[in-house]
Amino acid sequence: MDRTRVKICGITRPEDALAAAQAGADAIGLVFYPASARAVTIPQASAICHVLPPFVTVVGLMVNPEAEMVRKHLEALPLDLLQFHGDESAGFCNSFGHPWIKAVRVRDAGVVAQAEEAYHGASGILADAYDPDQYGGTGRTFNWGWLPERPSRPLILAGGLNAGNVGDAVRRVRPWAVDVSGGVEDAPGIKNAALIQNFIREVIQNHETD
Ligand SMILES: O=C(O)c1ccccc1NCC(=O)[C@H](O)[C@H](O)COP(=O)(O)O
Repeated sequence: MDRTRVKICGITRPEDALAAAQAGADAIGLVFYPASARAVTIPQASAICHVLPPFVTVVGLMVNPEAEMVRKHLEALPLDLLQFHGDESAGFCNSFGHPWIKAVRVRDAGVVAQAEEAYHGASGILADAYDPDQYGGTGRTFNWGWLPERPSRPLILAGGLNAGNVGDAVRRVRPWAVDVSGGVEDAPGIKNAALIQNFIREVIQNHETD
């Protein structure tokens, strides 16, 4: 059966990873961007991965990293997927021989289509809100009308989603997956299990009523 996948991003604590898995999340995101309030170290990430049950995808998120940093994290951690959330080139993203997705900040109608062209090796394109001062985790939505009606590869919708608007997002955009961080938190990096459950319930209900 077709369904909308869910990624809970910015996990910083093992108990939140477990809560996400128990609520039915398909993926968790670990932020390896030191400037983020949700950044985790390799030992913290390792502790999170250790408690995670099987069949939950672990996504390692980086922003304009040095190649050495990417290699170090791939060696140390069981990362299923890399998420490049900065201004990385396609050549750089492809150079690790590891599956990856590319995040883009959507400021007009052409951005996702251009990224689909430019980032050929990407497993998917994550569409996030544009903010000139922040690469992600803005807590803000953007104009979903700027997204292509028929994306050429899996589209992951992010940016300001929460239990109150994700149902609408699923019905209108019909993305491959939705990604949330601030909308399921009590404070940056501190997830709330009830909010995660509400979010995932809304995704399921709204997909099923299609
Ligand atoms: O979450 C962060 O702090 C962050 C910082 C820099 C780059 C990306 C970051 N998060 C990326 C994500 O995948 C978030 O889930 C996505 O930006 C949506 O965040 P939110 O609007 O808070 O749901």
